[in-house]
Amino acid sequence: MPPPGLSDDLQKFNAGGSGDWFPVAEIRYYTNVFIMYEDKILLGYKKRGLGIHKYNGFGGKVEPDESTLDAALRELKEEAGITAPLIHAGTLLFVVPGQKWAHIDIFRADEYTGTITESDEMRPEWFEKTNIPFDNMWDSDRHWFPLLLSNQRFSARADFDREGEKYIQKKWWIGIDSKT
Ligand SMILES: Nc1nc2c([nH]c(=O)n2[C@H]2C[C@H](O)[C@@H](COP(=O)(O)OP(=O)(O)OP(=O)(O)O)O2)c(=O)[nH]1
Repeated sequence: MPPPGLSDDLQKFNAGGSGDWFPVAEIRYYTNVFIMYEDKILLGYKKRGLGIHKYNGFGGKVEPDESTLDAALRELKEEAGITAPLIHAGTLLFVVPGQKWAHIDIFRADEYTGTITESDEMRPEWFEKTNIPFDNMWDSDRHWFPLLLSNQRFSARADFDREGEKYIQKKWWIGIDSKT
């Protein structure tokens, strides 16, 4: 059975960790965008804020009165200087006790327009799809990336404990969206 927060009709892909799922909290919406080109994927090295010094897709908070897609396009432009025909790839519930749940809509694109440009927040860098820097990314990403790379829509939940500035993964569950 998928954990609270995910729909019931997911086909389990993988899961792990231990203990109970953290309690339900209010939800805040975020976006995350991955650009692929031939055998490469564009990641950003985060220079400030949540996830500093990790590689991630480009994204951030969805502002009030903005659609998730518009937010994803805005953040891609602000953080990497480009635009792209985005496809919804999956969702990730990022749960930390005592904080709002982050519902992250993840998008992908296989092409882009514009000139990739470093911003105050992100330093863009291409990686071979076979050499993704998982040791320097959010811990749960390695578990759903195979689905992102193989174009299978997914829903995931990852619970983290926070110790100071460190986030320690406690438990995760990843499912393939059977409606796609
Ligand atoms: N890949 C991945 N991304 C995550 C995880 N957790 C998490 O918050 N993110 C993403 C969602 C957002 O894209 C980003 C956090 O957004 P942010 O704090 O940079 O938001 P923002 O750009 O609006 O920030 P700001 O302008 O207010 O400083 O990190 C995770 O476990 N894996």
